[in-house]
Amino acid sequence: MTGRVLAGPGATVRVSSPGKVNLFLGVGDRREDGYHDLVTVFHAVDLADEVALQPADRLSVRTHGVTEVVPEDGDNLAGAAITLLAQRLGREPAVAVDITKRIPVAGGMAGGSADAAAALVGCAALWGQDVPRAQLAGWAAELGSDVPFALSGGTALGTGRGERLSPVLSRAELSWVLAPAGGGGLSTPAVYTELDRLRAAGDVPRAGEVEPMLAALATGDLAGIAAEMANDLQAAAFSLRPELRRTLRAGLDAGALGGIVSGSGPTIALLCADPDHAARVATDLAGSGTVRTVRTAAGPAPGARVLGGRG
Ligand SMILES: C[C@](O)(CO)[C@H](O)COP(=O)(O)OP(=O)(O)OC[C@H]1O[C@@H](n2ccc(N)nc2=O)[C@H](O)[C@@H]1O
Ligand SMILES: Nc1ncnc2c1ncn2[C@@H]1O[C@H](COP(=O)(O)OP(=O)(O)OP(=O)(O)O)[C@@H](O)[C@H]1O
Repeated sequence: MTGRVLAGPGATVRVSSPGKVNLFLGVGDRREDGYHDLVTVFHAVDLADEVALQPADRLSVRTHGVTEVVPEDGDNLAGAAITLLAQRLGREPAVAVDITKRIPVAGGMAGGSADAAAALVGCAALWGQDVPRAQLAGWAAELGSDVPFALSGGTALGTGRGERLSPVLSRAELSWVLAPAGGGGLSTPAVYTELDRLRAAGDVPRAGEVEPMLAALATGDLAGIAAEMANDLQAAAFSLRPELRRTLRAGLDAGALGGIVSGSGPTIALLCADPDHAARVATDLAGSGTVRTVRTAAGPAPGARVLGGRG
């Protein structure tokens, strides 16, 4: 159940919600409904957005912290989440939302999904509603394939279009260097479409079985995790954004244990041995001239959760 928060007039509920890296992303063929069946290992990282919610006369959503244009109000995924929750609970979506964005926009790290999950959890708390987690996860899946995972966080196996989750036993603490590539974001549907095009045009290698990755996570075998990282969308992201190859190469040359395009890209995620190693790889990569910004992060991180700051 979500916690019951008795929010008085003017109260603010703050929620932290994580970005993700897909440690493994196997993509099936396009389905009749346009989606692709996935076998993916989601991994939440502590690069998180912070979403503040307050009672108001009407729904409004503002974002800050990024230079990219992000939709406002009901067109923002957080606004869509509040509209859906209000409908299901028979309430007015009268909430003012303020999002501090840290997760790169359209970067393949599910930033919009994180904000949607935060809005669900935060609004339920603001309205003092005990919504069972399973109910919230069902509504999350209506908002987007990545939203249920943003609710759960941690490390999880995703199937279906990514919305069906099962727990993964993981003993690994992972240190990351994340390099959101310059040149703007990539559209998720465009990357899936590019993969379909590449597959129709020729033989594109597919990610193998997920079991070796699950085994490496279970034992906390960092070298095994690095070796088993795979992403079927990577070829499509490279095709749309060829310079990503150089960034990935520069990260590996800087000493990362392994590297991968995160989800639909264009963020490059580089696995490192520990936080100190990540800091050294980040410094080297920043000096390589192949990226605009570099960040470090750690995982697994918890899913969307109320921070309790109110008043
Ligand atoms: C690339 C990933 O981030 C990997 O976790 C996700 O698959 C994307 O999830 P998302 O952004 O939540 O995607 P959705 O909002 O559900 O879908 C957006 C579009 O992405 C494509 N899409 C998404 C998920 C999926 N399993 N197959 C797809 O083909 C479809 O064109 C869909 O219309
Ligand atoms: N709260 C939000 N934060 C960021 N983008 C949003 C938000 N709401 C709507 N959007 C729109 O959704 C698009 C994709 O944003 P998002 O940052 O979620 O991409 P992504 O991380 O690549 O997604 P995914 O990894 O789930 O495919 C943006 O370009 C923007 O137009």
